[in-house]
Amino acid sequence: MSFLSKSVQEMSITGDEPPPEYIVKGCTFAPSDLSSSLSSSPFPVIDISLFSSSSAHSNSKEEVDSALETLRSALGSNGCFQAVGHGMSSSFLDKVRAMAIQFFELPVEEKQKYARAVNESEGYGSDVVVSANQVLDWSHRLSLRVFPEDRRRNNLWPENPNDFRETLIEYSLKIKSVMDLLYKAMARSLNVEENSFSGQFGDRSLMQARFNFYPKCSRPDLVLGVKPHTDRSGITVLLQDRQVEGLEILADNKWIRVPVIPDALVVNLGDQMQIMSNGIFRSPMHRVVTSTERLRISVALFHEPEPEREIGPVDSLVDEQTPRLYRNVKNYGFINYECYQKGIVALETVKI
Ligand SMILES: O=C(O)CCC(=O)C(=O)O
Ligand SMILES: [Fe+2]
Repeated sequence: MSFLSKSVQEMSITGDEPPPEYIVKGCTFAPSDLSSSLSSSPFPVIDISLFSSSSAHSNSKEEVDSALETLRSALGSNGCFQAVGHGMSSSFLDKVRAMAIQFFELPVEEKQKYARAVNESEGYGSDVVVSANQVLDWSHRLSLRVFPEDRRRNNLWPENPNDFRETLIEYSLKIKSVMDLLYKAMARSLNVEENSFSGQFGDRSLMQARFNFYPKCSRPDLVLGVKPHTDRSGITVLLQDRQVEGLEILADNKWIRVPVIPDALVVNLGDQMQIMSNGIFRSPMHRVVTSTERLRISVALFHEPEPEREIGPVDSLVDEQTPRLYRNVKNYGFINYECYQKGIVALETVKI
């Protein structure tokens, strides 16, 4: 690999042609066609307030059952839906987005104070370079562990913007309660014990925040903001840019754009919930495309079980007709990371 002398952000400003390291060459587990299909969005919008016990009296059983059925069918097909009724105001979501933009717009020297060390996943930086023939993502990221609290790397948390810390913690706590509600609803939608999924995460489950910044790109036909991947998480909640689309999900072997709904949260199922649901719920393959016109930001929160805990398919989802698909695993995050670097689909390696 040649020495990467310019950052993605710098190349974006000068309008450089992307260097060969960024040119997508195709991948073994997903179509490499860079154009997306225009099919109408197969990702439903679900009012998740219907799942909360405090609203149980005001909603009819039919409404709740129909929302549970939409949830089950969305997660059982493309593994993605857009959540409204989450209780966060439009202005609060904009504050989270603004915080991301303010950070990425800081001078390089300031952002470098939070630089990700080689071989580490937390901090500010570009794609992790692990091999010479790797295709690089057209993005910059800031990754931070938010929970457990005693695992925060405080020296990597930006001091500027000055409300960064309190806003990220407030946002993460709210998203954590959304996730807890969703794990219960997912269990109800499959008629299994309500804590079948949430009970597997443990008291010290991990919450990782990733702020993604995709500068404008002169050749969206040649590069990707993020290469095709599935998330290693249990679930991922993604706050998309208020205006600029870019996230695409592989559905029926076609790349489908996830539309921007400014106040909705995109919920993506991750590999570990595919394992726990014994393959009933699907962890979608997804990627991010770039744009010549507009930069894009997104904020992803990934929730995953305590690494030392063993997770596995919920017992009551296994029977003679539906045999167990996955073995029990610990530290799946690590397995997923290693496989991704080798171009292997991690879930395949934990199949029975
Ligand atoms: O930016 C996005 O829309 C998605 C990013 C993503 O897939 C990720 O960070 O895992
Ligand atoms: Fe992702």
